[in-house]
Amino acid sequence: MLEARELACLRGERAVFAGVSFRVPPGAALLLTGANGAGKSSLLRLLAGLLRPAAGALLWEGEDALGDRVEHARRLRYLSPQDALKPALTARETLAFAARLHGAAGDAGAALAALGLLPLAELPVRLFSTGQRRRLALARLALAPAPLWLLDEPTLGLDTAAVSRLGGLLARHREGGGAVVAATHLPLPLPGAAEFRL
Ligand SMILES: Nc1ncnc2c1ncn2[C@@H]1O[C@H](COP(=O)(O)OP(=O)(O)OP(=O)(O)O)[C@@H](O)[C@H]1O
Repeated sequence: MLEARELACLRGERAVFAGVSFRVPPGAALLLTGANGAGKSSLLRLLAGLLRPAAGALLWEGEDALGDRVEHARRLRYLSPQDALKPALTARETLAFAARLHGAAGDAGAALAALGLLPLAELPVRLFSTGQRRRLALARLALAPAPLWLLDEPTLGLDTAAVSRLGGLLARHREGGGAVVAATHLPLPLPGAAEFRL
């Protein structure tokens, strides 16, 4: 269970938001919506432990989540708006690298298949289209389980088939008790998700 209590965020000494409170139980999904610049990406970075809250608390299972950042990082996967991919690596090498980073064996083939990328497995990422890059960034989610997924605009650039594959991945994650917080301007395949408007 993730709980935000009265979170506030400053960026460049400017208050972006304050008084943000919500709970995300296991298996649940929360959509962060709001105008450009409202602070959706900033809130996700804060939930990921990459940005310090100016006020408030972030709790995991009732305990301070940010006291031990390494432990917090272990329990989550963060998909940033930049895909954070190395151009020289192939898709398969990218996933093998990510699996080692998560300290898990991870099945690169299954993760590639989950996003329909098996035909591109041996291709270097520098040759990927925008949507293919996004699919590969998302395939990392399928490598090893983590209870909390933080997704910044996960469907940006995806075609309808890839959105549907992502829907399957999200559903399996939630069925296993995983939670999702996603920032978006687009409809996401997250049935029953709650919405928090910034
Ligand atoms: N590194 C930074 N330094 C200073 N201000 C920043 C920084 N990053 C973001 N901001 C500011 O923080 C505010 C919130 O930005 P953020 O990217 O969180 O918004 P967003 O809701 O995700 O927007 P969008 O819908 O356009 O993606 C904006 O006013 C932005 O200019």
